[in-house]
Amino acid sequence: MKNKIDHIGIVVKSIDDALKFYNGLLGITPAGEEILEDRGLRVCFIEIGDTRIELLQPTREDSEVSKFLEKKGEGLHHVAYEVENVKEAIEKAKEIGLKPLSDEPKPGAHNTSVVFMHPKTTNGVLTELLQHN
Ligand SMILES: CC[C@H](C(=O)O)C(=O)SCCNC(=O)CCNC(=O)[C@H](O)C(C)(C)COP(=O)(O)OP(=O)(O)OC[C@H]1O[C@@H](n2cnc3c(N)ncnc32)[C@H](O)[C@@H]1OP(=O)(O)O
Ligand SMILES: [Co+2]
Repeated sequence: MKNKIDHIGIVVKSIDDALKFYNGLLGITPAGEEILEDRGLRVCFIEIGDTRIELLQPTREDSEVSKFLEKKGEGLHHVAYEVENVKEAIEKAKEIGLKPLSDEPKPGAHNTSVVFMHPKTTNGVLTELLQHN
């Protein structure tokens, strides 16, 4: 398994507003945006050195981050680790008592296959494992 943080997910109300900090102050040009219709998300990646910040903005009320935004407000949402084989990682996770949120990987942003691990089984941190396709 690779040992690299691929990205850190941060939930924001507005990507445009958040870019005032990342672009306006830090001078970082966003690496690209994507709409994930199934998940109800607008996603923007900010490349910083060898890793990335993933800004997540809901596009509808029942998006995957709406409950989080309502309960906790904007902030750190998940940490994503790159793995070589996400299917193998799901099986290994089950073996060691973690709780993948799906039995099969699902499409992520920028041509990836991903699985999330329930935060209650990963030390309170929502954890994404991803494979670049
Ligand atoms: C893949 C596309 C893109 C990419 O990188 O390519 C993304 O990253 S999309 C990111 C958004 N998508 C997801 O987060 C999908 C996976 N998440 C889920 O399925 C849910 O959000 C889940 C299961 C983590 C929580 O959903 P649930 O409906 O159960 O919400 P609750 O509010 O009832 O939470 C239960 C319990 O978990 C705690 N919690 C929830 N979210 C987080 C979090 N982000 N970090 C840490 N802990 C979290 C919440 O506080 C509750 O704890 P409790 O003690 O019971 O209050
Ligand atoms: Co992510």
